[in-house]
Amino acid sequence: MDKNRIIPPSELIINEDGSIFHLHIKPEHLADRVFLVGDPARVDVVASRFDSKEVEVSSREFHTITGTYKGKRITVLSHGIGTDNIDIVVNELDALANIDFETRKVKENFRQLTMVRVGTSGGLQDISHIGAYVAAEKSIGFDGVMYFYDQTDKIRDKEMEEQLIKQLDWKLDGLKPYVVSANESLIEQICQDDVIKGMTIAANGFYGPQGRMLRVPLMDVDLNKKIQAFEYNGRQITNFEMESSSLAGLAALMGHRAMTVCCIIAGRKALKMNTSYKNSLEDLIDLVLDRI
Ligand SMILES: O=P(O)(O)O[C@H]1O[C@H](CO)[C@@H](O)[C@H]1O
Ligand SMILES: O=c1cc[nH]c(=O)[nH]1
Repeated sequence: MDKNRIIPPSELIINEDGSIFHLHIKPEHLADRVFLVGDPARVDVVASRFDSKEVEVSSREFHTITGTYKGKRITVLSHGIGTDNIDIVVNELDALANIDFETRKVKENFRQLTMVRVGTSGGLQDISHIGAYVAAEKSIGFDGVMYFYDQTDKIRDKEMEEQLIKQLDWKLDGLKPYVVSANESLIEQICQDDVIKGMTIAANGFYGPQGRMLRVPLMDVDLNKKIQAFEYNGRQITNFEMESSSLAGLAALMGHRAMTVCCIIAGRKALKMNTSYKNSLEDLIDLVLDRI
């Protein structure tokens, strides 16, 4: 990337008040530690643990609060649902940290962010039962975001991708799963015996793409069975959610540390659902706040 390139206003979009286009926050509002959640209301739950708050901004599904927790400066923000939103959030966070908004050039010194997404998820195995906490050590992207970026070869696990195509007897046209990893040191920092290190599918939808059938029949009705039977290096696919792949992938390309950890609320094997997951999720929030 040419460090002297002046990024045009149609690409690096700065609002009149000096904030970034979608998130509506300014460079000085961003902490090095970023706590990501899907639901805008969850931002208040996380920030209710803060000792102090310095800024709060709401724009569309992106709700941001920066404050301190036990002396650590943390930005908590909601990304909404889906890997396409993650493309917006991670690019805008990186721009806030690493592009000079005056000159529109990439800054000389790289600033690394640590991003942990805390979400909800559907479990696919007995081990990833309702109430379990599962980190996406590996993310299998059923989305297409990473294909638009160069040099993904460096961060993808091509061997596992081949195994997925083979073992899942992949039948879907125009979509090929990709595999990326969360930041290794961050996984070690956040996961103790209370968090399973899993292999997570980031699906590009909640219903059909996660094998849920309401009224419209599915293209491959056996896909979830094959996903549950998949094995790679003695490990199984643990859970479904909807953002971890592009979060891990984009962060890795940019040099940031990122990972996703989820509380299992749907038991896809036991055919059960927990809609009262508030306490379980709040315990996970506390665990991550202490370890981030
Ligand atoms: O609870 P959150 O963080 O939103 O995470 C999960 O829940 C949403 C779907 O209900 C998707 O965003 C999925 O990834
Ligand atoms: O089954 C589930 C539950 C939460 N989030 C998902 O993406 N899937």
